[in-house]
Amino acid sequence: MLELRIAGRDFGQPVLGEVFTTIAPGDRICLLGPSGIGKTTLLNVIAGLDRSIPDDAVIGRDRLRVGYLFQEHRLLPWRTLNANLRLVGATEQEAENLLSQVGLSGYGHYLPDQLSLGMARRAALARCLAVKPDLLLLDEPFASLDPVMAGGLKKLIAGILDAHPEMAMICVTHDGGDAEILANRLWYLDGKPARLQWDDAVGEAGLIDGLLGRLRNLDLACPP
Ligand SMILES: Nc1ncnc2c1ncn2[C@@H]1O[C@H](COP(=O)(O)OP(=O)(O)OP(=O)(O)O)[C@@H](O)[C@H]1O
Repeated sequence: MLELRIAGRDFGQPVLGEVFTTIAPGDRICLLGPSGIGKTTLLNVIAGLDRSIPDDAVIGRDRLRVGYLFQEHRLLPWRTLNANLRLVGATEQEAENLLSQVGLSGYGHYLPDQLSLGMARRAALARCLAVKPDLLLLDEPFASLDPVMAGGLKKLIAGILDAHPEMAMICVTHDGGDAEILANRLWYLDGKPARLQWDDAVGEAGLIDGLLGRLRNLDLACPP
């Protein structure tokens, strides 16, 4: 579905090193790594937002629809939620259905700034889904949410993935425990410049514990 042949990315100093891997339909990847290592940079490259990276570094993207949930909601603040969704191609009915799917039934006429952080993030998720993505990119979707909100959003995303088995996902997180709920594959980005130190499948019970144990040993932000 997607082949990454990224030679690197620097911002005056090297940030990303070589990243060579593939992503298949149904891959659910949690991307972990220390703060500031280059996780968002990698997502931006994969999404095609980094124009300094040649197009042939991400082979297959031109055939894919990509939904990107940024750390900020990036909804147009002067448009209602319905209008934000219609802007990316949803019909009136689809916009209503999507809002209902993310628990925002009846909020279509609200402006983004009238929503709480958690609601705005769910509205942004609805906009991602409106493009019927083959690949969903989530950049720290649970950051700054209280545990109840974060748990609800995790359940919601897990349900969306279940309903779309062909959809691939890459979710940046600092919480290795998220992988237990959402992922079948773990990427661990580290080094200067940063490379994928691990690119492991998370298929069997027990393997995830082993990986999380290794992460804990590396003193990362993982649950105790
Ligand atoms: N547009 C830019 N200009 C200059 N430096 C940048 C730019 N974007 C990112 N960087 C630098 O690249 C490095 C990686 O940033 P990035 O946001 O990708 O890290 P991250 O792993 O996502 O961090 P966090 O976990 O804290 O969100 C950082 O040192 C950052 O300062």
